Amino acid sequence: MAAASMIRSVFKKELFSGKVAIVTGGATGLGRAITEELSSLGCKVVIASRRLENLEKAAQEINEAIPISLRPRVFPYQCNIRNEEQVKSLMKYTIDTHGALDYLVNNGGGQFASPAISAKGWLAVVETNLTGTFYCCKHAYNEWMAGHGGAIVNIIADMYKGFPNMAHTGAARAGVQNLMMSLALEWADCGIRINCVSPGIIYSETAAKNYGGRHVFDEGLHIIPAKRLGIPEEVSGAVCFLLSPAASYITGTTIKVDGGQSFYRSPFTIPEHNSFPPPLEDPELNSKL
Ligand SMILES: CCCCCCCCCCC/C=C/C(=O)SCCNC(=O)CCNC(=O)[C@H](O)C(C)(C)COP(=O)(O)OP(=O)(O)OC[C@H]1O[C@@H](n2cnc3c(N)ncnc32)[C@H](O)[C@@H]1OP(=O)(O)O
Ligand SMILES: NC(=O)C1=CN([C@@H]2O[C@H](COP(=O)(O)OP(=O)(O)OC[C@H]3O[C@@H](n4cnc5c(N)ncnc54)[C@H](OP(=O)(O)O)[C@@H]3O)[C@@H](O)[C@H]2O)C=CC1
Repeated sequence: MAAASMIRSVFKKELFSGKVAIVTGGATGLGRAITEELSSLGCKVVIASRRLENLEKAAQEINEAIPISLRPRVFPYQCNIRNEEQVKSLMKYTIDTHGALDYLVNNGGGQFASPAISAKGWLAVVETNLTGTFYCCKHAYNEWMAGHGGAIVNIIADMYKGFPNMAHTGAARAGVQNLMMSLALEWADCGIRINCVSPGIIYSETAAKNYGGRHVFDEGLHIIPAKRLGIPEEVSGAVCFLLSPAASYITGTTIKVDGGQSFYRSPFTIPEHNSFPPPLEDPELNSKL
């Protein structure tokens, strides 16, 4: 990861000066890049996830790269987004300590690859990605945004052609996208904008480790029109845009940051088979096809 002083952002230096954000999963991968860019643009960022040690280390590293007079800008807070009480405490801490909650980035989450998953695995993934996002939106709204407005960005995934081998996360992310559209309408009268960013295959050490190494990500290259993997900073730019005044008329939408992957080929191959039922009108048709 780049030091904050080296962060290359297309946005003006003090774009988010005086603003306060929460980024879940902000210590690693995409969340870290988002935290680095937001903080480099003047935002105070509370980073929240389960592993406090990771959070503290990331906050220290990012803060060290910020001029001393402007430190600290990044604050660690331990929170499992599957636990509603912990999410409520995260919102209260942020508002009590920093006086506002302008932005929420629901980035924390993940899944594992598995064709036939256990009910426990299904629940773990749905609770993390869908219910966790719901808790964060709900308590950001209740504790601050209902009365002051704000902007929310949810990180989802490329599930537009289904998500075979990761059906749990496909269902959860589609749920987040639909939740986002409902909330965009329900909360418009409070001045809250809510959108999604949908990454394709984005390489980071932590993400790749979760799947057994970089080679697993590289196996996806043939389904990406851009013919390369994405990097976390390419997702961060889209998030910063959606949070910024440049997106003041944008709500209820999804920006895909995927090199064209979502409307190209599926990575999933259907085995050769003859198992489909014949057409109703002509039971003989299958043999003619
Ligand atoms: C041919 C082309 C191929 C291209 C392929 C490209 C591949 C790239 C894919 C790109 C798209 C998406 C990328 C990303 O999202 S990268 C982000 C990766 N980071 C993470 O996922 C981190 C967060 N993940 C987690 O924390 C976990 O996965 C989880 C969400 C499940 C939460 O885990 P938690 O610790 O809370 O849960 P438990 O350990 O208690 O597990 C509960 C049950 O879940 C089942 N489980 C969990 N892990 C696995 C696994 N690795 N394999 C199978 N089953 C799993 C299991 O039932 C657990 O219960 P038990 O432990 O009792 O069995
Ligand atoms: N990289 C990619 O190609 C893609 C990533 N995504 C999504 O983007 C997001 C970031 O992923 P990425 O940066 O790549 O991978 P990482 O594994 O680096 O990030 C996942 C982050 O989520 C946090 N997290 C996981 N579960 C919880 C929880 N229950 N409560 C709070 N925080 C949690 C983790 O922290 P901790 O373990 O400390 O809790 C970690 O910081 C995820 O939602 C991921 O699924 C979507 C599409 C593609």
